[in-house]
Amino acid sequence: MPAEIIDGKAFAADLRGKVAGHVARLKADHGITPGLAVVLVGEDPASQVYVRNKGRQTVEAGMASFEHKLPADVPADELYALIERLNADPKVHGILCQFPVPDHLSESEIVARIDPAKDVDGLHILNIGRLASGQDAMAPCTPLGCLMLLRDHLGPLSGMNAVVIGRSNLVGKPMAQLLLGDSCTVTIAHSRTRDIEEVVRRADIVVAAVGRPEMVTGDWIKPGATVIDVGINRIDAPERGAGKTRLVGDCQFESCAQVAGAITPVPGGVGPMTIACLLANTVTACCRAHGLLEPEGITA
Ligand SMILES: Nc1nc(=O)c2c([nH]1)NC[C@@H]1CN(c3ccc(C(=O)N[C@@H](CCC(=O)O)C(=O)O)cc3)C=[N+]21
Repeated sequence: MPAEIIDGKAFAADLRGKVAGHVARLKADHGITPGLAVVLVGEDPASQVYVRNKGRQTVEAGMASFEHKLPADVPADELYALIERLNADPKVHGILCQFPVPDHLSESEIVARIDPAKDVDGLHILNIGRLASGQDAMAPCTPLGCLMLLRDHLGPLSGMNAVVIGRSNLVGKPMAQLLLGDSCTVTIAHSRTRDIEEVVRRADIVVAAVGRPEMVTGDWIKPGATVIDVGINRIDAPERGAGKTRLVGDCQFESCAQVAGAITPVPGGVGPMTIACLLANTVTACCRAHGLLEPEGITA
């Protein structure tokens, strides 16, 4: 039996609709418009596309979008001064600095300067610590999106064996914390894990976030397992014509879908959830900033 396809694109559209509903209520009842500031340093074409999509979806949800584009050689001090201004700006409830940044800048130094209350990426040390200790945190958008898809598909996750492949600060580690928070038995596998196929074969839930195209094949998957593919890898596709490329995940879709109970596609799986969760986190940050009750159904 081939796997059910988990439609992240549709789920994300639904989530954005809920976010828009909360935004409309914040405006009508309190005269507040949630605002998201996105900072882009340099002109990486992929980043430009993401930032444009974020801006468009922010506006479509009824929120204010503030885009700040800085030249690739901007001095660190100028970037930090901008972050200071955004931290102090009451119209800005969420701040995101698009990564990667040019080599002369440090991602951890940048994140450290963002007000943790406005850190909608959930990357500030304070939010990482809150997440790890089970307190109200801003959870990073991609793992949060994966958790929502898993809960929607499986119901309560308590007691399930979850294997996260990849140990990045952006996805692997916070994903493991969120799954632990839902009472899964969590294993983090990575490039040094021995017998990784055997480890993954024990999983009821597989989250692949390594950034290696089609690394996970169907023979790694326990029959009926739920597979969440976080990878977005652009590879050459000569079969589509000279110089053409296509997107693939960290899982080999065809073979995994033969064995899994359910699987997310790439594109159209986790990617759209990331942006929808960014909007959701911005509404959450806005409610917290104004001492309002946090909206139900859009947070972890
Ligand atoms: N500070 C920071 N926070 C981020 O969250 C962040 C970042 N930097 N840098 C880059 C990565 C990447 N990222 C994606 C968001 C949406 C899709 C997405 O919507 N993808 C679609 C379309 C993919 C396509 O066609 O290119 C899909 O998978 O269906 C992908 C990737 C957020 N990132």
